[in-house]
Amino acid sequence: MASWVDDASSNETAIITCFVAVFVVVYFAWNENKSSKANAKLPPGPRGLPVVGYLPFLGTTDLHKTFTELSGVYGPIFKIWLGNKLCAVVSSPALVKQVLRKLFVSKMMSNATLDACYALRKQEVKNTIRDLYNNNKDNIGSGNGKPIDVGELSISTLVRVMQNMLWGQALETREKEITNLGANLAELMVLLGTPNISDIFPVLSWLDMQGIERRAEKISLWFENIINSGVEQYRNKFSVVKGEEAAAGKNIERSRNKDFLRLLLELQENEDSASSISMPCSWYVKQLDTKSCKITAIYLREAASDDIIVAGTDTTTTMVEWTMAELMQHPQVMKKVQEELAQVVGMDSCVEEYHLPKVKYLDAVVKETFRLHPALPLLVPRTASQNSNIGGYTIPNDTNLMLNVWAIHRDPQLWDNPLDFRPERFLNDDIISKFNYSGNNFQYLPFGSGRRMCAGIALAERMLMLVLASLLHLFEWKLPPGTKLDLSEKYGIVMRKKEPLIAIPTPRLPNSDLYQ
Ligand code: HEM
Repeated sequence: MASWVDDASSNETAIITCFVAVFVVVYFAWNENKSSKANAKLPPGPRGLPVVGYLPFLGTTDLHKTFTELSGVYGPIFKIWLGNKLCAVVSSPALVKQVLRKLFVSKMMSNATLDACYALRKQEVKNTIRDLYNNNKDNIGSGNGKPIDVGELSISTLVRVMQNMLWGQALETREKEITNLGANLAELMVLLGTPNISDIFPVLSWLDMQGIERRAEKISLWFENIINSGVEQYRNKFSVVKGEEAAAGKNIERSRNKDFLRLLLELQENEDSASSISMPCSWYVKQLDTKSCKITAIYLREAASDDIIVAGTDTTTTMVEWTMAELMQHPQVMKKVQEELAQVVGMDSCVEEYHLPKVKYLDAVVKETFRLHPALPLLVPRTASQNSNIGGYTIPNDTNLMLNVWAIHRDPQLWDNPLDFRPERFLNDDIISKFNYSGNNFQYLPFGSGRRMCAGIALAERMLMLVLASLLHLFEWKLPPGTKLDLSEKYGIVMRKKEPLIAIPTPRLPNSDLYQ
């Protein structure tokens, strides 16, 4: 009997010892995981229990309310441990914007996504080529083609490309708004480039003396309005189209004409699958859904908001215009570009995106144009978030910082003959790896650098190269008789050519079918 009691108590002790041992191992493993993350500066948040973290305190319902209470204590971004999974909860529009911007870059600018909407880009470039050809076809051979404004041509192409890619099918029935889009964008750019007295004297900002904020607000509301109704239309259309495609047995994944909104809706649908948005993002998404925010509308506002369209079209247009102008100023370079295109694409084909990685000389021409004419000469102004010391001087908190990339790109200590247009400087293999668009080399920053760097580089590169290669492969370009090229600049957030580039295109390829 005694031995049975002894056995039982020693069994009990063994079980307790085992349990404690397992607990200690798990606790230390959990702590290890936590402390490796703790080295990074994590957001603040409530303490949880070992192993289970904050899970026991969350309850099963009204998670959004618990989170709202926690954000009252810990601020607009806080962390909680759910088991050993670290989660961050974001509840301020500015931070949500940051998260979604990251999502925009990682998901919408991925090669797979950009491949999926190639057909939409290609279609719009084809339409431009057709219009250009048809406008000039009566003059072919006469040497008296019609002059066109290269900037206007590229902005109308790029606005359509961007719209089509972002939310084209949502706006199919809204022709009038689409026509107004170009005019509203142009006005917005003028407003953004106008020096604003309110920025210089914030105390006067409530007066909005120049009316800039009122006008900008009106245009933003207009954008928001079409976008919101577009989303609703689209949601309905999306389910119908999907149903039809499924009935017709189409492989939806392979379709190459999906606009971004469609891809976003699919992403949202697949949220729980392997291909879904990574944990932190789907977490925010779930929170937003719980709060009955329309996540698609938020996504869309982010992905297709006026700032993305403005950021994407005006910059790319400006670069098409500058590159064409430099090429017309340097006919030998233009000739080499066209020879390269003839070799890579062939005189009986149109340019396709898969040709672009092979046109190295055109790539060097574009890089050299970026160097001499960076689209945003002062990048996006930064504000110092704390007192700092830069170059031995004190820069007080809240100072506006302007980074003069234009000057760096023309600095004679950094570049040989910096004012010469010499694409060859970007052809050397060492140089190619040294100067890319990643923002890691502070000598060359056409897309900026750091947290605020361009969110659309991957798309920008594809669109710019496709438009330029198509215009240059399909047409010869010359100035109207008696005119001179002027390369002076007009300062603005985006720095355009002062005088529009007016040029005459003449079809270059023998097969007229390629222009239709
Ligand atoms: C040739 C075309 C383009 C050029 C040269 C360009 C250049 C730039 C530059 C210099 C900045 C500021 C970066 C900084 O201050 O560090 C910027 C910001 C931005 N770009 Fe682009 N960009 C182009 C096309 C695009 C496209 C196609 C999109 C979107 C589809 C886009 C979206 C943005 C956005 C959203 C920002 C603001 C990022 C932020 O403030 O967080 N850009 N771009």
